[in-house]
Order: sequence, then C-alpha cells, then structure tokens
Amino acid sequence: MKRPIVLLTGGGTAGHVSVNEALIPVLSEKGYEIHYIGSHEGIERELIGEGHPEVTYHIIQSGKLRRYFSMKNFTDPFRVGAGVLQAFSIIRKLKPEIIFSKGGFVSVPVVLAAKMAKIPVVIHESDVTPGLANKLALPFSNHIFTVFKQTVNYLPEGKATCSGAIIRPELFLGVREEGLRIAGLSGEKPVFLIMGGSQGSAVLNQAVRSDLLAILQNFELIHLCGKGNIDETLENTTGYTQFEYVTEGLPHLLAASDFAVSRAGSNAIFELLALKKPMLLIPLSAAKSRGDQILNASHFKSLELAHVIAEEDVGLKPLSDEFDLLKQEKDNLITNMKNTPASKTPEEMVEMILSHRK
Ligand SMILES: CC(=O)N[C@H]1[C@@H](OP(=O)(O)OP(=O)(O)OC[C@H]2O[C@@H](n3ccc(=O)[nH]c3=O)[C@H](O)[C@@H]2O)O[C@H](CO)[C@@H](O)[C@@H]1O
Repeated sequence: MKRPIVLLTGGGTAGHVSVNEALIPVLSEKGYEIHYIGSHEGIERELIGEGHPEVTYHIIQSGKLRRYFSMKNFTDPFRVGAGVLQAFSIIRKLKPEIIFSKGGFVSVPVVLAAKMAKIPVVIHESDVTPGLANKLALPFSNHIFTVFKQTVNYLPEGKATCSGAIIRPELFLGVREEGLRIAGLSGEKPVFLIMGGSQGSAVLNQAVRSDLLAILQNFELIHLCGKGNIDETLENTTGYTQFEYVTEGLPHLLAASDFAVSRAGSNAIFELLALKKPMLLIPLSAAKSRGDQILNASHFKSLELAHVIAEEDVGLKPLSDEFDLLKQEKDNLITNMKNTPASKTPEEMVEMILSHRK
C-alpha cells in the first residue's frame, strides 16, 4: 500500500534544520514517506541528506537573502526562480499531504511552489520576530507556528499559533560519564560547554581563549568552536577540549556540562533551558544581524533564566569572573528553569502540523 507523503524543508544553518530532525522519527513511526528539499551546500545536506537515510533528500537551487552588497545579489533572483520551478516539479510528482518549512533561504522557493501546486504548507519561526525568509513565505503559507508567545502579535490574526520550542528527544539521553570520556575531561571541576551557535563564534572563541588559564583554575571546558576554528596550539591543554561541530556525541557532552556559554540562537537556548543548564548568553550584535538574538537573550534575561553580556561588552570584565557569577547563582537559575512550562513534544508538534492537511 502506498504510504502517505510529507515534505520537509529548511536550511542554511543548523537552527533551520534541528526541528525537522526532531519530527522525522515521529513521522516515520506514523508510516509517512518523508522527503526533504534542501540546498546543495547548506548544512541540511549533511544533517539530513547524509544523517537520515530514511529521508529522500532533493536538491534545489536557492539564493541567499543577504543584507550586504554582493555581485551574487544580481544572480540570486534567477537561482530562486530556478529553485521554484525545481521545487514545483518535485511537489507535483510527490503530491505530499502537507509541507512543513523550518525557514532559512532554501525554504522560500519551496513555499512558493507549494502554493502554486495547491499543497498546504505550514511554517515555523524560532525567533521573537520573524526572519526574512519566513516574512517572504508568510503570504503563501497556510499557518505559522512560533516559539515565543509574543511573536504571534507580529503576525496576521488567526494565522499564527505559539507551539513553543521543539527539542530533539535524543538530547535528553546523554550520559555524563560518556560525555567526560569523549571530551577527555576528569569532571573534578564544574564543566562549562561553550557553544557559538551552529557555525561557531569568533567572538566567543576569542573571549574564552584569551582568559583560558584563569578559567581553567576553577572549571573544565568543552568548546564547540565551529568549522575551521580549532586552535592547534591549545590541543594538549589539560581541562580544555575543542570540537569543530558535534552530532551524535552532543547529548553526552551536554550531560557532562554543568553550565553553558552560548550565542542566543533560539534552538540552542531552548535546548539549554530544557536541560536546565545555567547559561551565559552573548547574543550576536545588531551590527552583524537583524538583532534576533538580542531579543531572544533579553527575553531569557527578563525571566531570570540566563545571564547576558552584550557582544560590545565582552572583554570589559574577565570572562572567568562571569563564570564565577553564574556558578554563584546556579541554584536560582535552575529553580527558575524548573518553573518554566515544558516544551511541546515532537509528537504534539506533528499533530499540530497534520491538523492543517486538506
Ligand atoms: C548566525 C545566525 O544566523 N544565527 C541564527 C541561526 O542560529 P543557528 O543556526 O546557530 O541555530 P541555533 O543557535 O538556534 O541552534 C544551533 C543548533 O545547532 C546544534 N549544534 C550546535 C553545535 C554543535 O556542535 N552541534 C550541534 O548539533 C545545537 O544543538 C542547536 O540545535 O538560527 C537561529 C534560529 O532561527 C537564530 O536564532 C540565530 O540567530
């Protein structure tokens, strides 16, 4: 018997992929044949195309929505046009029951093509204010789910529902000893996880490494520093381990960590909240972004779920002092995190998505 088909999309950075990864096992369990439209070069190709053999990965062309000048800004509209035609042809052939988009620039042609093919499409926004890709996709979509409650106020009435963050269930299955083993740490001192978002962060890397000796007096560090950012001169430093990007080992590394220092990407901060890790957030500055992480971090700070340092203020005070402060306030932060309502499960999210089928 032919299985029902669902089509997922989203990419560019891991933040536009990880919700899809949480939904895939549930959709599989429900008997769905799962297809994914992503780009050739985005991280979604590695995470989904190579990481999930149960999913059929389709590649389309896509432009990038840049806020800066590049010659590609002139050719990208043609690539987006080609992407719409490619996505349309895939959708027409597959006839999925529903399309779910997690955003990112590759999702725009897919949502447009879904509208043309008259297939219901629902989208998901992780940040406080909708990103450019989702803003473009919104008029063509049937519904939008949001992580933050207040985001609904920025969206057309009746078209948006707050679903909350959806966390990959495997992140709860980490084992501390296994994490310490992978990282080669003793666990004798409290462990900090440094996570600069899916691509690493030069600002966090520099801040941690410039105060490393002072930090290592009281703590051990697991540093997720991003592709190409390993500092080889620090490779044999006791109590300090660097990884470019971690996939399967992440649940264990999280279990081994008592605290976290992170960029304020939505997925990362809600994962840390769900795992009750006291966190210090250094949001990407408004000079380098649309300011979404600043709003995410302010929201967490206002609920006393995190300490926050503005990127511009990094270096004003030794980072080791900020680590000590976080340690002192650990119990308060954990109590506040425990009092925060739990996120929806991937099963609940799948039901919400499927309710928009024709
Ligand atoms: C620079 C940029 O555009 N950042 C945006 C991007 O962040 P970005 O792509 O960094 O996404 P998030 O910070 O939301 O999530 C990072 C994800 O990567 C995972 N991870 C990270 C490191 C690692 O080694 N292994 C691993 O699996 C984390 O567990 C998490 O699931 O999308 C987010 C969600 O729309 C936005 O809030 C961010 O502002």
